[in-house]
Amino acid sequence: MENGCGKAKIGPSILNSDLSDLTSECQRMMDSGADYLHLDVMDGQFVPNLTFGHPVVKCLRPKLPNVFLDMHMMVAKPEQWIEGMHDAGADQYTFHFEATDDPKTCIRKIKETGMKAGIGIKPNTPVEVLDPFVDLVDMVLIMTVRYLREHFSTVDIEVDGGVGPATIQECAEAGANMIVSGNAIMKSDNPRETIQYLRNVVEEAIQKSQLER
Ligand SMILES: O=C(CO)[C@H](O)[C@H](O)COP(=O)(O)O
Repeated sequence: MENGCGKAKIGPSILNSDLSDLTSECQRMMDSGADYLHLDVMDGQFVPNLTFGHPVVKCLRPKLPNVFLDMHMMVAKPEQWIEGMHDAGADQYTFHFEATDDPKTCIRKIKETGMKAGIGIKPNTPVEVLDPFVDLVDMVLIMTVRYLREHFSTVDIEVDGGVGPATIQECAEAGANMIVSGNAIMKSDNPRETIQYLRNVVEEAIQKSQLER
C-alpha cells in the first residue's frame, strides 16, 4: 500500500465479518474498494476477548496475495508475536503503548522484519505519550477522536472504533487518514458506496487542510 499521510485509506475491520467465510468476506471488501484490511488480534489478556492469531493470517495470505494486512495487536507482550506475524505474511504490526515496557525495542524488532510499525493507545491514554516514538513508526492508531494532525504531522493516523458515515466527518477533521470501520461497512447494504463516502469525506478534509497550510 502506498505510503503517505496525505492520502485517504479505508480499511474494513474484518472482525465484524462472517468469520466462517473469511476469505470471501475479505475479497468482498477489496472488491468494494477497500484499500487494506484491518485485523484485530486479541489475546484475552490485554483486552477481555479472543479473536485469531498468525495461523489465520497464514491461511489468508495466499488467498489475498496483494492485500495489505494491517494487524492491530491488542495483546499483552506484543514482542512475542512479531516474528510469527511476519512469517505468516502480515504487512503492518501495530502494538499498544500500554502493553509493553519497551516500545522502542518493539518498534525496532518490527522494522527489522520488514513490516511497517504502528503504535496505538487506548481511549484514555493521552496522545502525548506517543511523542518519543512518532519519528520511529509508520502509523499511530487512536481509538477515539481527538486533535490529531497538529500533533502527528508526518505519519499515517488511523482511527478505530465506531467509525462510519455518522462519525467520519469528525475523524477526518481531526486529521485521521486511515479509517478502520467495522459494522458500518460490513453490515452495509452497499459497502462500495459506504467506502466511497468515507473516502470522499477524508479526501475533502485533507485537501482543505492542505489549502489552509
Ligand atoms: O477495534 C476493534 C474492536 O475492538 C475493531 O476494529 C472494531 O471491530 C471496529 O468496529 P466498529 O467500526 O463497528 O466499531
